[in-house]
Amino acid sequence: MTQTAPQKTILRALAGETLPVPPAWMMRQAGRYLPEYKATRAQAGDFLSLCYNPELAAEVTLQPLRRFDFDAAILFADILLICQALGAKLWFAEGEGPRLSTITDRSGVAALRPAGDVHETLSPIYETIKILTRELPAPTTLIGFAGAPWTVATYMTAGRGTPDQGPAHAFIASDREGFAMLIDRLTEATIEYLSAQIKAGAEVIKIFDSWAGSLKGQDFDDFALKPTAAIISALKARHPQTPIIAFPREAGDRYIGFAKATGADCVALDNSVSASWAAENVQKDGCVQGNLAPRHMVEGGPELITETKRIVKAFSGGPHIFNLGHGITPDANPDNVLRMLEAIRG
Ligand SMILES: Cc1c2[nH]c(c1CCC(=O)O)Cc1[nH]c(c(CCC(=O)O)c1C)Cc1[nH]c(c(CCC(=O)O)c1C)Cc1[nH]c(c(C)c1CCC(=O)O)C2
Repeated sequence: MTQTAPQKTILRALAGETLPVPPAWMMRQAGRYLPEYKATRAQAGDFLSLCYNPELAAEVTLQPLRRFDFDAAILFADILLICQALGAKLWFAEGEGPRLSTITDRSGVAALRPAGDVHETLSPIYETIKILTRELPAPTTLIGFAGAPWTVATYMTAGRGTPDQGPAHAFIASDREGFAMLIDRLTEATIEYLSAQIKAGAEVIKIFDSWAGSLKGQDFDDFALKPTAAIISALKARHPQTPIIAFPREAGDRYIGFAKATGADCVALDNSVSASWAAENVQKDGCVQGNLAPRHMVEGGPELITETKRIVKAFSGGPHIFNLGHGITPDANPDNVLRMLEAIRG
């Protein structure tokens, strides 16, 4: 007798099913708010050594699942590894964040390695995924990811994180076509990278466009929407069964129609939009993910419960995956994660 196992909750939501209780996971669920993460990171030496060590990267991916009954695990890696794979220098200044060699004109773009070469650097990431496909609990969905070309380009052009993505905007203003060459190279490389993640065992893909909100009008179309659509259409051609979540953070009104325009199966929402607005304007096109403010994981209190329940209720009429509106911060209290899950499911 053959009996097919009931499909995993996240895959059901991504297929458009409205579930009585939304599946849940958290951005940055493996991270510095967990003492066991800090211990493993210390064992690895530094953050990048942790990302490129398949055994330890798999270990930190699994750590939050030992504490919390999340429906998904997200591969432990970083969106900036692809810059290194394309030949840029990357390091993390302790306590300050990422630093990179900078690209400010088209000669810098021309010096990058071909997109097809990225596997040479990124193969340990595929190894992490292979370990996780063996070690994850059966009901848990494994999410692979990459940065969207725009967000990755903002770091490559500035050499670091910036509040306003000024150097990327300056590149666009001085040589729009040259900047488009950088976006194209990143688009091709990201397709290769994500396709290899799926082949290794990633069941869902998420595309992080953390700085999409700083693009307006035609720039949003050209540098956020179109590259994401190109990545999704190439992945769908190669891996039609793999659902894709797009996260154009702080896109505001541009969340409307984003799923349709890009082919994404789900749009992840940051906490600057209200759940009731998003239910009406975004969820009408399909699954949404989000969008509790990460500060509740620090502050806790009765507001954590009321806000969690308000979001669950607002999205209860359609497919929804519960998540934070952005990553959990290092000062968060793990007890609040448990209280959030109870509020979602209780
Ligand atoms: C912009 C961005 C980056 N990385 C990422 C984004 C997009 C999402 C977002 O907007 O937050 C994505 C990312 N980074 C990390 C993951 C792993 C999976 C997860 O648990 O979500 C994912 C999905 C690990 C990480 N990436 C980083 C850490 C902290 C590193 C440490 O241990 O010190 C982790 C756990 C470092 C990182 N990596 C990056 C920055 C700016 C920083 C420094 C800021 C910070 O320290 O939080 C680039």
